Amino acid sequence: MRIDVITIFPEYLQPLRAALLGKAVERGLINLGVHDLRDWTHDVHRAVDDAPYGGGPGMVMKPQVWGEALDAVAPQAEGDEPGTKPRPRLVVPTPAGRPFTQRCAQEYAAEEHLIFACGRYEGIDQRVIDDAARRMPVDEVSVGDYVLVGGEAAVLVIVEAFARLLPGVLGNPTSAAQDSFSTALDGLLEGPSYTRPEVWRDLSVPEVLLSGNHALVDRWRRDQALVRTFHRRPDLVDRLPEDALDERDRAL
Ligand SMILES: Nc1ccc2ncsc2c1
Repeated sequence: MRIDVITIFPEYLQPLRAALLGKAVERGLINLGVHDLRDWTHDVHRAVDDAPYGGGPGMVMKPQVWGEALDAVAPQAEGDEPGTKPRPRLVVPTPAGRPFTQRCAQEYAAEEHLIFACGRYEGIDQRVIDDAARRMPVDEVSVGDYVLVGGEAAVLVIVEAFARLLPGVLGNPTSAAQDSFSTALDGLLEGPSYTRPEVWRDLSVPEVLLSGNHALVDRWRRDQALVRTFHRRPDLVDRLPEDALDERDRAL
C-alpha cells in the first residue's frame, strides 16, 4: 500500500517511521511519502493561507497551493489507460467530517493508495476538496468530537488504525480479530485483561480465569464485554444483535 501525507509540518509525521509502523515501512509493506505543502508555494514568504471570504476569525488554506500539491502526488497523467494505476482515495481529517470508525479502518486497509491532506488554521478552501472529488474518492473524516490544531495528529491515529490491519504488520494477526468493535465481538468493547501475578497489591485475578475451563472463561469475557459496553457506550447498544440484549439482562 502507498500512503502520501501532505502537511506544513512533515516532522510531525515522524512517528509513522517508528515502532511497528516503521518496521512495516522498512519491510516495504507500506510505501510512505511525506510532503511539505510549502514546496508548492512560489512566493518569497511561502504562504499557504489567506483571510477567509465573508470575514471571520483565522485563516484558510489557499486552493492554488493545495491544487498543485495534489496534482503532483496524484498525477492525472494524460492518456493513462483506465485501471493502469491505482486510483488514490483522498482523506481529509476535519472536526466537521464523518466519524472515523473501525469499519472505516477496515475499508482503508483495502485501499492501494491513500493520500492524507493535513489542514491547519480554519481548514482548507472547500474548492480543493470539490476539485479533487472530480477525479478520486474524497473522505472528510473526524477522529472525535473535539478540535485539534491541525490534521496531523488525526492522520497518525487513522494510519495506525488501518495499517495494523494490513497482512504482516501485526506479529499476531489473530489479536486484531478479537479487538473492540470487531465482528467477533459483535461490535462490543473488550472486557478487562489480567496477567501474572495472581495477587497484586491485595487485588486478585478473577477466579474464573484461573479455572482452565475455556467455556466458562469465554462466557465470563462475553459478559464483561456486554456490561462494559452497556455502561460505557450505550450508543453502541442499538447496533448490537437482538440476542445480545437478552445476554445483557442475564449479565447485568
Ligand atoms: N485542519 C484541522 C483543524 C482541526 C482539526 N481537529 C481534528 S482534525 C482537524 C483538522
